[in-house]
Amino acid sequence: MSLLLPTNLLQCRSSSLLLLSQSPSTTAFSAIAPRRICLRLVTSCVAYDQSSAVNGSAPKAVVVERDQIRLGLVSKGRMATNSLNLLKDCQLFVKQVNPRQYVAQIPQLPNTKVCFQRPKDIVTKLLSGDLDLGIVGLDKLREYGQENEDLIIVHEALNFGGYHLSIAIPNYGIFENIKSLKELAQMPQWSEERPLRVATGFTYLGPKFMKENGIKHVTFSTASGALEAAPAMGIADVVLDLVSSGTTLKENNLKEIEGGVVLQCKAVLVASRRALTKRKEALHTVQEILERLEAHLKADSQFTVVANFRGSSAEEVADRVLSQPSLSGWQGPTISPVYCRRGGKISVDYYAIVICVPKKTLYDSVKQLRAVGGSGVLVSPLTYIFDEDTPRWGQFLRNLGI
Ligand SMILES: Nc1ncnc2c1ncn2[C@@H]1O[C@H](COP(=O)(O)OP(=O)(O)OP(=O)(O)O)[C@@H](O)[C@H]1O
Ligand SMILES: O=P(O)(O)OC[C@H]1O[C@H](OP(=O)(O)OP(=O)(O)O)[C@H](O)[C@@H]1O
Ligand SMILES: [Mg+2]
Repeated sequence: MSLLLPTNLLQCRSSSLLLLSQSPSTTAFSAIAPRRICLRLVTSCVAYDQSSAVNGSAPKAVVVERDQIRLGLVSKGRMATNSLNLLKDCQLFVKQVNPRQYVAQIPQLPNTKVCFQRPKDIVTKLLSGDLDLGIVGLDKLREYGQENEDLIIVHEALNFGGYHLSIAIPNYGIFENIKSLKELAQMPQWSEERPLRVATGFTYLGPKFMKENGIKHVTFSTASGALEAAPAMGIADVVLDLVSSGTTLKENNLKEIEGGVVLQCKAVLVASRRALTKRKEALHTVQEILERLEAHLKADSQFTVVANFRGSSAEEVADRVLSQPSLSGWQGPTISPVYCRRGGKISVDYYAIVICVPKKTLYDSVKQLRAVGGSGVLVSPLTYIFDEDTPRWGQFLRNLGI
């Protein structure tokens, strides 16, 4: 016997009942629907945009006449918080007084309006021309944007959202010794009559991946959350969902398998190609956002290091510093004389060097500084690095065909 509870209400476990936590809508649905529901999904379904949802036609990007550029941000959850924090770190402050306020301004970008939307709707609204720019997970972009060429990635590695879309199988029963996608596909259990049943919210990427991997006997069922319960409920054999820390899989006795990763994901900044080629202001806005992002993200992975060196000249100190592999810095070192008065005379006994070092190699750098005579090492955070140009901008213009 199974009792379904909303995930947010699950507080206890019973030894005689198998408690399965589901989202409220799924719970209600399961109570009235037949026990096992399987959808056979086709790989050729069109993008979910507003027009195609209504009349089944292919998605169209329409450039609507309006003055402001629209940036879509996720309205709730970790993606929402992370996007706002990232913009704040780039000195772009979204003026949202209440999380229920769905339209907001960024005073630093007066021609830009922020529209808070669900991740899926950011993608579909970029396609329909209702948004010009957006920050979403790569998973949602690929799932709902599919191969649509109107969507163009401006920055593919924002500093949050490291997770992946992956197949997970039970670590018990007939799957106990299965370790790879190949072994899963070759299991004798799957046939036309009894296909492998996959629970997933990714009804485009899932079937596409299975087809690309030659897995023929497969069907897909979907739910709005807590998919990892499906194998224990007998609704599906395996799941295809996002994995971050792996806790959800572990707690539901599921495991990942070799060759089962569909997509490595990060948060991305995405734009509508059509909006950018038709609206000059949109292109300027993208350039400004990208420059701010690059300056922040580049600086975020480095420290500024200052150290004193006794030496006979700036060149002699530079020679010692540059002999060490971790001390070449991003550019530099910058070396300045440290003046002092000795017996009424101004002299230079020390030189101060300034370098930028990757956070990851900080301790190696400190050891190398000491090895060549560095002392009084000061380490401080770096806030922005505005380079001569932004390589991503050049790449982006080339992708746009400009
Ligand atoms: N560490 C992470 N693990 C999983 N998803 C992440 C992570 N970081 C960012 N995400 C993003 O968050 C999205 C999930 O957000 P959320 O659960 O709010 O969306 P949803 O449930 O699909 O949307 P809706 O609220 O419309 O049902 C993922 O699709 C992914 O893009
Ligand atoms: O590997 P983990 O760190 O455990 O994270 C992965 C889980 O996070 C997401 O679910 P979410 O929290 O968005 O809940 P939902 O699936 O019910 O929407 C995702 O769908 C996985 O279930
Ligand atoms: Mg979710």
